Amino acid sequence: MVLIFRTLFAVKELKKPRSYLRSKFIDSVRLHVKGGTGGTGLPKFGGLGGQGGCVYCVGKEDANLRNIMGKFRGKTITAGHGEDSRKTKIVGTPGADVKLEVPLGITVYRDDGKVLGSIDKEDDTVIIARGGPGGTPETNFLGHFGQVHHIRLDLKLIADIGLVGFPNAGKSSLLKAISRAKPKIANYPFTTIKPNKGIIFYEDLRQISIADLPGLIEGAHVNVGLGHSFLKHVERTKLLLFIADVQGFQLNPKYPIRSCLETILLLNKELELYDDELLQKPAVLAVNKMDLPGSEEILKNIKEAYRDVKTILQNVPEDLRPNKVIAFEDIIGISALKRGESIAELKNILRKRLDEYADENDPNIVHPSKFLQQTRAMIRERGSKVT
Ligand SMILES: Nc1nc2c(ncn2[C@@H]2O[C@H](COP(=O)(O)OP(=O)(O)OP(=O)(O)O)[C@@H](O)[C@H]2O)c(=O)[nH]1
Repeated sequence: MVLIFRTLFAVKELKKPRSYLRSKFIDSVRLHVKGGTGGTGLPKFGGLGGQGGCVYCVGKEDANLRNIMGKFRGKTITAGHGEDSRKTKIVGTPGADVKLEVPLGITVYRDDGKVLGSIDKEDDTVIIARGGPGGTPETNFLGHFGQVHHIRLDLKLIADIGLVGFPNAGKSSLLKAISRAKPKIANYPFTTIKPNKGIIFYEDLRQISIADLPGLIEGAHVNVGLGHSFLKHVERTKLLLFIADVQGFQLNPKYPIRSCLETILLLNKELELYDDELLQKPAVLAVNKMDLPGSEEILKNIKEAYRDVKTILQNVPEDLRPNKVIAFEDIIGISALKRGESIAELKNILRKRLDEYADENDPNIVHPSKFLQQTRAMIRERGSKVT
């Protein structure tokens, strides 16, 4: 009893880390699904019961796991039951199927670990609970129950970290500096047209995968440039590493020159316009080309600006303004070309942030805020006497 009160009051004192305040990016959802029961046959007329409906997943580019979770959490998804055979309808109508629209890149697991299938393309289908057969002479005209499963939908990640930045920001150079990948590097935009993947190796043999995603530009959300082909990969990484050229960016002379801060806000806006759920992922900002003159001052100003997000929004033109400014976990200056200390520091930061992400998503770790809620609920339910 004393212990509970101590815990309750002690936990209240704890300051929540910022990451607990951010609603989490969801890459796994557990569901309870049930196929429909088959209808009963009619022995007198040899009538057949209708087959129970199935629950199945179908791939849709614009679906997301957050919606599925919001709709079905704590519920059983049940397909329709097959119709019984009647004198006026000898063959019962099959039960209605339930279709679950899931994002691309999903693997469906059963609770015993069996893989039921994966969804990689639009309209790929996986049956997750089959309906029971209707009653026939072989089954004594009795309909069968449908399958009942707990299933897990896991979003396959293409890499732990997704590297996002405008063309020429130095994504390929950073990938080369940080991992053993050998991407093509050139001083013109769109050298990279498909994701390059690398592995970051640590001394204690830990490995983290990182994907360099092709040059995002203004308008990518409406399919300008490489558009969706790039953005859809962003969804399948745990952490976003933003990279911006300290000197800013200009796509070509017809486009305005964007300062470094403006390019960061534009990247922010592009992701938001495509899918604002992406802004909920942990994000780190690397300001590149710090070997160039005047960089320290620019970096200092960017860090300053991110200390007061409201001021950023007031001071930038409306067309660059995102609704929600990404709260970067870290902002670090690097030189992908000169490498050195900054790359080692970035490697450590990335590892730390991914470890935090893993802890947050580990169901076996009860966070202080959750523990408090659970204990309160327990006391409400059982009274303060703990047996
Ligand atoms: N001075 C300096 N130049 C750099 C640095 N990192 C990259 N660069 C140069 O910037 C140019 C673009 O580098 P990339 O690594 O190809 O850039 P990217 O973002 O992969 O470009 P895309 O393939 O167009 O998306 C190259 O000329 C690099 O040598 C840096 O830290 N300092």
